[in-house]
Amino acid sequence: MPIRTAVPPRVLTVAGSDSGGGAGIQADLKTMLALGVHGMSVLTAVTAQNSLGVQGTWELPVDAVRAQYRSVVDDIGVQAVKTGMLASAALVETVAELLAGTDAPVVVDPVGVSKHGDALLAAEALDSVRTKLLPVATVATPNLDEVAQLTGVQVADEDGMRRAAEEILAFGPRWALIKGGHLPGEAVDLLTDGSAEHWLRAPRYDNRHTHGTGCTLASAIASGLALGQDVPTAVEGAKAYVTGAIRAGFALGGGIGPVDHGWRTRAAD
Ligand SMILES: Nc1ncnc2c1ncn2[C@@H]1O[C@H](COP(=O)(O)OP(=O)(O)O)[C@@H](O)[C@H]1O
Ligand SMILES: Cc1ncc(COP(=O)(O)OP(=O)(O)O)c(N)n1
Repeated sequence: MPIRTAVPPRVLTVAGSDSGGGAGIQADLKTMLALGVHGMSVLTAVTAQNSLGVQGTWELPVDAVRAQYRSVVDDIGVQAVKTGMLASAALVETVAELLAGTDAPVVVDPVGVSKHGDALLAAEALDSVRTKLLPVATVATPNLDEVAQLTGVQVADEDGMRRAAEEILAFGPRWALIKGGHLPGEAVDLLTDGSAEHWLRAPRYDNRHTHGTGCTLASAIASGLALGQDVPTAVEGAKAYVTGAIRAGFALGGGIGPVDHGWRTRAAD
């Protein structure tokens, strides 16, 4: 076999570790592998986490985050970046400052709280997310709880998602993807840049094992962007990928199991 010379696009996740492997850095890197890009990581925090919740959180020092970022970007280079759990105002501001200097598209998942209700971002960091991080985002991907935290808008229907998108766009990202995963009925998301509106619809799978949906979707969008897709195309591909992963999510431990990042390569049962 000849030695390979072409290299895959490189995608960087700046996020926290989920020891259970369903969300965070672990979900991001699995998604990137599944979608054909080279995944790299800047770790912001370590969580002791499993299917039952988060048992502990430890933030990394800002210097450690800065050093990881410089190591990756200055030598290897990135075609897209995704951010996830940033834990504190100091980390949010450090990451925003680093990303202000990149030409690569940036997908910001403004992670606030885990599915079990564990805080993954300090309350006093919300303002830094609004004023420092969202302005450097190409795409921001809040779920409805994050919309409420960031804007005060309580979304109950598709009109509410429109209002939420306007409020999120006012903070400065080029695109807002409002995830309607927490509403009943079809799994509907709204992508908009303030002029074009793209509604993404998928069947809702009545599967309890949905740990990691948001991380997976945001990483899949970043992977599509790194592969050269435009934002609507990358989001459409990411929605198809996360929908399949949710459908195939499996039981692990005694609580909420992970989505299946390998669903496209695993033989059907
Ligand atoms: N049960 C489900 N079936 C199908 N799609 C879902 C389901 N739950 C969430 N989704 C989709 O998963 C993606 C992530 O959304 P969501 O779960 O709201 O994010 P988060 O993990 O940040 O809370 C969205 O595209 C949403 O529509
Ligand atoms: C370390 C870490 N980062 C992010 C999350 C939240 O992930 P998400 O994809 O939103 O999944 P759920 O927590 O909602 O299942 C996390 N739990 N841990």
